[in-house]
Parts: sequence; structure tokens; C-alpha cells
Amino acid sequence: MRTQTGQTDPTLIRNFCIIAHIDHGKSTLADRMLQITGVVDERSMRAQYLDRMDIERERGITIKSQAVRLPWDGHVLNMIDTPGHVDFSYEVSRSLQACEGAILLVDAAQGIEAQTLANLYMAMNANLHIIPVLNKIDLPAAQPDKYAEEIAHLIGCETSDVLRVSGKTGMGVRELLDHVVASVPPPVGDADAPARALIFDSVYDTYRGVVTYVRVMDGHLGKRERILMMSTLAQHETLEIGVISPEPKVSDLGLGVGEVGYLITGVKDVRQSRVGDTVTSAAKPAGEALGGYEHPKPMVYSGLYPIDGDDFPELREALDKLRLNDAALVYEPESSAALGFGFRCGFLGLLHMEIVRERLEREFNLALISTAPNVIYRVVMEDGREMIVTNPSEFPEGKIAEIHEPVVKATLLAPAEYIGAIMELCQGRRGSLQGMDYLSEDRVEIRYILPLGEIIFDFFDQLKSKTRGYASLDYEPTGEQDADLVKVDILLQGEAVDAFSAIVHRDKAYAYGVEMAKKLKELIPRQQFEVPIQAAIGARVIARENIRAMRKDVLAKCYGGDISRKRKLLEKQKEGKKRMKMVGRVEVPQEAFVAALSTGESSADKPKK
Ligand SMILES: Nc1nc2c(ncn2[C@@H]2O[C@H](COP(=O)(O)OP(=O)(O)OP(=O)(O)O)[C@@H](O)[C@H]2O)c(=O)[nH]1
Repeated sequence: MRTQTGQTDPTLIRNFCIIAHIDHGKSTLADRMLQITGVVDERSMRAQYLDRMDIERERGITIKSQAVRLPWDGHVLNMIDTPGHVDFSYEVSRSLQACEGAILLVDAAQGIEAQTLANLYMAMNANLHIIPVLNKIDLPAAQPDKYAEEIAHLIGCETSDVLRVSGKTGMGVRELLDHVVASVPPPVGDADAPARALIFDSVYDTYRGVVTYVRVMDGHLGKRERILMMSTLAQHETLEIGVISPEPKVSDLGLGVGEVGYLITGVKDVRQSRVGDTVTSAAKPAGEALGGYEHPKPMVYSGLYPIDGDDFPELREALDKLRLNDAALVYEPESSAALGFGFRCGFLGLLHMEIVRERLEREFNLALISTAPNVIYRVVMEDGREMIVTNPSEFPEGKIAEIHEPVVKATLLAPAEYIGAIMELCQGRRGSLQGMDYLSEDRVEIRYILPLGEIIFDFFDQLKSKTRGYASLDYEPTGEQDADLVKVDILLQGEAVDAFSAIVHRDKAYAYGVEMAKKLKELIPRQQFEVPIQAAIGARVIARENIRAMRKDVLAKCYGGDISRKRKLLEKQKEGKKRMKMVGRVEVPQEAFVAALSTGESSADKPKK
């Protein structure tokens, strides 16, 4: 199976990935393949072998892609695991570039979902050979005939071409592996050309530094070789090079054309080894990088503040550490009059934001307040100045000529009976209908252009509740549009509280103001004096509530003048004060900030059906 130079003969290699909607069983199938090919024995098999991070396992989602080498029938199969969430679509696209084939995995009880479509289109764009597969055929609720037809209709094949498997029982998985060998084209590349390898993943490991996953397109990468990263021009030496099967195995011969493996250079930050970049030899560099490199671009911003102000240095340290493992995370310090010192952080999307926050809280033991998420607005002033606004506090005063907001192309899939509910929801979020197609008699694909700012709050939850969980959603950024947006400030006793300001559409400003004022009225305790809560656009007040003054002071409770009791009460009050923030003269308990800023459960928690 090896050529004269020692690498695997490319004609015997098959590189493939599995694309599927969340929960359709990708990890289970991958696990079964590990077992059937003998890479993992029965005893050491633990469920979802490939999902390494704890958070991933707990949430049952795949965040980081990985590649595993599977021996099968005299061939080498490289299975590249792709992440399944829209936030990570760039990583998906890079994993696809590393393959020649894709297994399109569809739950036989659910049919095609929005994510399946999005990934399928990406795979077709990358010219991959598609193997359509229905999974979970062991389920009593499976309707393989119905969904085979849907798939056949979608990709233009015969229903009999759609394979049927169960990742759980292993039924049909051997046949699927045979089919991969028979139908996925072997990689082609120029073995004599200067090396070019695509980085499709890079992961920080505490002990070994950054582990970079690559697919060699041309040439050869060896051990102790000086390599060059073509986007940054950084040079490193490969300390170790090998394949994963399923644990790392050092390959003294290096990696040749078509091979998939990892390399370690001792760098400590994933930013030095970026997904999408091309690795070449420093001594004999390639003339041109592989196409398609993109710098990760944050789409959603939010402020993160420690609940206890003293934790600010810990938060900084934690972010610095997380960053080593996450090339897409950006942050810079900011301060808020209400919340103290914190960081403005940029994320790829909502799930990414949730994951970062959860890791900060869980791995670094930090208690955090996050401000409402924001998208990036481009504001043009009448005098021609242009500014980028990622935070309501940056929203300019004065004469604004235009505001542009980011929009996404959203694909929604649902049973036809929910068309009305979905359209009502999208219309209410300023969506514009682009088209609608029936996938089968009773299932429909609806396409909308929607402002990103309108879907980052609770769109997903609303969609699920209005369709009883049957709709699925996928979206991709597609430029920007003009929008009539305003900044709504919330004032306590005439003083604006920066943490509660928001940029919203003019038509929704009133509703936001009323809701926030009501919420705060309930959350802020009475003070010695009356506290007006106002919502305002500039100088114009659009909503108002009042917190009435406290009638008695705390000591009034202590009848009889028991001095020790009095002292205890004062102590207690002092204790309470520590967790208060002063906004002007008004004492606001920390909990009020947390409660007012939480929008209930985040939609990113539940990307599942
Ligand atoms: N009955 C049955 N259940 C299955 C099968 N394959 C997967 N499941 C179940 O379906 C659920 C989702 O499976 P996963 O393998 O975690 O799905 P996934 O597509 O990897 O999910 P993400 O990593 O979140 O994208 C789990 O509860 C599995 O036990 C199958 O063939 N039959």
C-alpha cells in the first residue's frame, strides 16, 4: 500500500466527510465505522469517541472537526468530521475542501432539514461525490421510502441509490464503507511539485501546543522540515507529523499527496496556524496558495463583565487562554458606568458566544454578566463620516444620513401546515420572502432575507414554539441593507444606564422601552426617594415607570430599641450594599442587571429539533 517514497499510494486513499443536520446521527455513525474497521476495539469504545471536548459531549454537538484514518479492504479511508452548526460554516467549507466525497446523512424519521441542505450545497460547490444515506432505519418511526424520494428528487438520483443504514445497530455500515471505496474518487495531486497542504483544523493542546490538521494536496511534508504558512509567512519546524487512528500515530515518512494527518510545530497559539491557510516548504515554497482562505469574521458582539469587579484580571487571563484555542474569538477591554470593567467580545454567532461564555464560567470559575448581543452596524453621517458600531454606546449623536445592518439568507424547512406561522414570524422580524418550494407533498422550503439583528435574540425559540419543534433553520450572511434604527436609552432618575441601551428598529423602540422599564420597576428595590425609570430616544421620552419611595427605613422594624438587633440589621444592610451598584443616587442590585439583561434561555442552547 506504500509507494517507493514510503507514502500511501494515492490511488488507494479515499477522503470523505459526513454531512448531516444536527442530531441525524453523524457521531454515532462515525463511532460505528471506527469499530467496524477495527480502529477502536469493543472495550475501549466509548460513545462518541470523536467528540473530545466535554462541552461537546454534554451538549451532544460537534464543535471541532477531526480526521481519522480507517483501514478498509486494502484501502486507507480518511474520515473528516465536520462541525454541524451555522456558526462554524467556514470550518465546514474547509473540511469539505480536504475531501473528494461526502456522505449525505439524513435521519429516516425526519427527512431533509435546513442544515442538510446548506451543507449539501456547499459539498456540491466543492465538487464532491455525494453518497446519499438514510440513517436510523431501525427506528419504528422511520419512513425510508418517503425520504429516499425526497433525497432522490433533491440531488437527482434514483431512490434505489439511497443507502440505508443504522449507525446504532451497525446495519448497512459495512456496505456503506465498501461503497465509499468504490465510488469516491481517489485524490489527485502532483507528488513532485512543491508541497501544498490545506489546514482544515487547528486545535490547542495544553501539553503539546497547537496540533494542526492538514490535507496534503501536492508534494510532501516531512518531519524536521521548515514549513511556511502562506497567509502569515510565519515559518516553523515540524517537530512531529503523523496520522490519527484514532489516537495520534507518528509517521516518520511524513505525509504525501492525498494524505490527511496532523503536524506539531511547537507554536502556542492557533492564530499562527489558521484554518484555511496553506502550508508549504520554506526551502522550496509553492508559487501559489490553495484558494479560499478567509480570515474569521465576528458577526455578533457582546460585553462580558465579571459579576464581582475584582475578577477582572481573572477574566482577562481566561480570555487570553481561550484565545489560544479559538482563532475566531476577538475581545478588547471596555468599561461601563453600570457594570464596571469588562471586555467587548466578538463571536462568529450565537452558539459560539454561548460556548465561550460557558467555558469561561465552567473552566475558569467566573461568574459573568453579558450584555445584549449586537450585530455590526455601519453608520454614515450627513457630513460623510462613516463609523462601525458594535456597541450601543458607540452609536453616534448628531445627524445620521444612513444606517446599514447585516442581513442573512435564511432557509426554513417545515411541514406545510406551518407556512402561515413561519411567514408571520419572519414578516414580524422585517423579513422579505424570497421563494418557496415543496420538497414533497407536505414539506416545504421557505427562503427569506432577514436582518441578522432580528434573529440573534429569540428567533429560533419562537420558530420552534410556533411550529411545535418541526421547523429547522439555516442562514448565511448575504451583505447589508439600509435600516431605520435608533438607540433607545434607559434612564434612572434622569441618568442613562449604558448597560441597558439598545439599537433597535424605530418601529420596535417603543415596545423595547416599555418592556425594559417594566422589568426594571420590578427588579430595582424601593429607595428613600422616588425613582423615575424612563426610556428615551435622544431627548424624547417614549416610556416611563415610577419606583415609589420607601416609606419606612430599615431601623423602623426594630421596635423596643434592642441595640444588638439593631446592629445586626445594619450589618445585614451593609452586606447587601456591597452587591449594589450606584447609578447616580440609585442603588441597583447586581441581580437586577443580570435579570434585566437575560433574555430567557438563549436560542443557541437549543439548536436541536
Ligand atoms: N435509533 C437510532 N438512533 C440513532 C441512530 N444514530 C444515532 N442515533 C441517536 O440519535 C441521536 C443523535 O446522534 P448523534 O450521533 O449524536 O448525532 P450527530 O448528528 O452527531 O449530532 P451533532 O454532533 O450534534 O451534529 C443520539 O441520541 C443517538 O443515539 C440510529 O441509527 N438509530
